[in-house]
Amino acid sequence: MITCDGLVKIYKSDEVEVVALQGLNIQIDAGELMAIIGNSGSGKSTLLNILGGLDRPSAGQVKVGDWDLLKITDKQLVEYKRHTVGFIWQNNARNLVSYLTALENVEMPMMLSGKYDPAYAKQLLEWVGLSHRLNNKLQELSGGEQQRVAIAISLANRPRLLLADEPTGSVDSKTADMILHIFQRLNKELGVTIVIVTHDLSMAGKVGRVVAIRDGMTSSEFIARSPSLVGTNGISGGFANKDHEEFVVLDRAGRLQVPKAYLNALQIEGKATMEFDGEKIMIKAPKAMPAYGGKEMNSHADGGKSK
Ligand SMILES: Nc1ncnc2c1ncn2[C@@H]1O[C@H](COP(=O)(O)OP(=O)(O)OP(=O)(O)O)[C@@H](O)[C@H]1O
Repeated sequence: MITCDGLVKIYKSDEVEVVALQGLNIQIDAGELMAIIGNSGSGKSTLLNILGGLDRPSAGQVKVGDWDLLKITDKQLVEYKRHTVGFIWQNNARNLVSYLTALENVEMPMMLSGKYDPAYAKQLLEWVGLSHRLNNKLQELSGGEQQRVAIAISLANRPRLLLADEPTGSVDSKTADMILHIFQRLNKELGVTIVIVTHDLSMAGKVGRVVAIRDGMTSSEFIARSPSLVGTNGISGGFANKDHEEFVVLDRAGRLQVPKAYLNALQIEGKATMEFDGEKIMIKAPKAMPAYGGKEMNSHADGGKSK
């Protein structure tokens, strides 16, 4: 469904250039429910905004279904946003009109896109557990309920792709669990592909695949060992535990990101040596720097399994 290959985004303001994405690669299958994590400023929102057609890529490839988002015209972009993609933000005020009811809020985008379907609007609100709040004005709903209305709205135009930027950022953990449960149900029942950007590691731990972004590139991936346990009580706490296996991501040219902490620990800067012993690839500080001799860091070519 989604392919990003060498995706670059550069923000230019006055004389300053910020490289927010520097050759990012990611592949997301149709029907997947996955999460993207990363430190503040790593490029998560930039990626999501590009996938949502809210921002233009600078270079590289980015395809969503049949749409090529690098070459897409402004007119096609309107079409894309209207029919292919749905968006949920942490601050749902961007999606909602406070003086309209929950139902009217869901019906409005349907009217704007010429797909008015009041029965479907009701069904969406039922799916998010708000059938008893259809006729309440938005201002009468709690933050968590408003966020659930925002989820219903994001699906009003039957998008194939749902993008959620910190969807649980401003709700309590009980509501966060409920929202994740809604995503799981929508993903299963409607087959919508769902990409969640989150800081919430317990939420990330409940999806099958988590991709970590560092400095505008994908750095590692965490895959659930037992997909059947995902979303149940089988996974608790953070995702980087026994339930998920971590893989380092290599791009097509074989490049990978070595975590800064590892490089700092071995005081590697600029250059390193690399050896292959038939089983492992070892990256070491150069021998010409005796002060660092003896320590070694393994970068496994076998998917991260220690030997
Ligand atoms: N409109 C913009 N103009 C200039 N620089 C920007 C713009 N938007 C983002 N950036 C910069 O691009 C980089 C990536 O930002 P982005 O918002 O994608 O990070 P993020 O991982 O989503 O961070 P956070 O978790 O704090 O939301 C940052 O250095 C940010 O300052």
